[in-house]
Amino acid sequence: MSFLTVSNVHHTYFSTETATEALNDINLSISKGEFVSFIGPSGCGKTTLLSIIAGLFKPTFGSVQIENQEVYGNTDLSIGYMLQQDYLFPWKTIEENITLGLKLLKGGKKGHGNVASALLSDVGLPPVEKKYPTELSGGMRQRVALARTLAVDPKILLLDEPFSALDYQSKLKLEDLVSNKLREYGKTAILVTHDLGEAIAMSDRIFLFSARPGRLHQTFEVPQELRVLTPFEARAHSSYSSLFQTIWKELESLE
Ligand SMILES: Nc1ncnc2c1ncn2[C@@H]1O[C@H](COP(=O)(O)OP(=O)(O)OP(=O)(O)O)[C@@H](O)[C@H]1O
Repeated sequence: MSFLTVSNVHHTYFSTETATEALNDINLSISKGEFVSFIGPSGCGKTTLLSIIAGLFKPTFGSVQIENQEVYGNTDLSIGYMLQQDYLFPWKTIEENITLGLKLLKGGKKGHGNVASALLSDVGLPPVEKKYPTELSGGMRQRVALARTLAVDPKILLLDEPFSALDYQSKLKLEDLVSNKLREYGKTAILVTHDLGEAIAMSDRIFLFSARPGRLHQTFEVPQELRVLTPFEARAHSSYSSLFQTIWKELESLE
């Protein structure tokens, strides 16, 4: 059964002088617990589609539903978003940053501090809850951003290039952590990335979009033998290189 359904989505950005058609008739569905990636040439509308799925704005035409509920204008759906930048509030402690969403949702009850400590250890961080974001490295801050996202128990996680600003080693570690946590929590996730290797290593399925206006060009299933591995292990598997070559050829033909 479909958990998330994107139906006939078109989107055009209008300004006083121009109309930019970003998306053309996108139809796709994602099952509960699935991890999928959106890839495609630069400017093909990946972030636009992710923003529409997040309910940040209404598409020019079409709809997005999660568990049969329209996403746009729905305040009951909790959707987690992780971006390239962590957007932690620099004037708040790590604990306050992690529990902010929780307080907004559930009120200022006591005990949120315990949630923050548990989540910090869950994402592999030492007890840094009383520190401020500027005292942490980029990799640690992205772990805090993950903890903050998981704290509100979102129905779906939308990941817009969350590893692209990190050094290579931190990126590989974070990929493993995010993949592991999302499996453990049984979360559905969509990753937008320019890194084809990352998409293959982390996903169950990959949606390849054509150049602007983005259309769904092809969908690739990641073979089961890769899905049972961590992203780091998957990169060393022979099926990884053959899928990489197949998708790369398609991607090149679209540029
Ligand atoms: N607010 C906006 N107003 C006008 N045009 C926009 C706006 N946001 C995006 N666009 C245009 O819509 C198209 C799709 O943009 P989008 O950022 O969704 O693509 P993308 O695939 O995520 O790009 P990239 O891979 O470079 O990050 C691009 O041509 C972009 O310039």
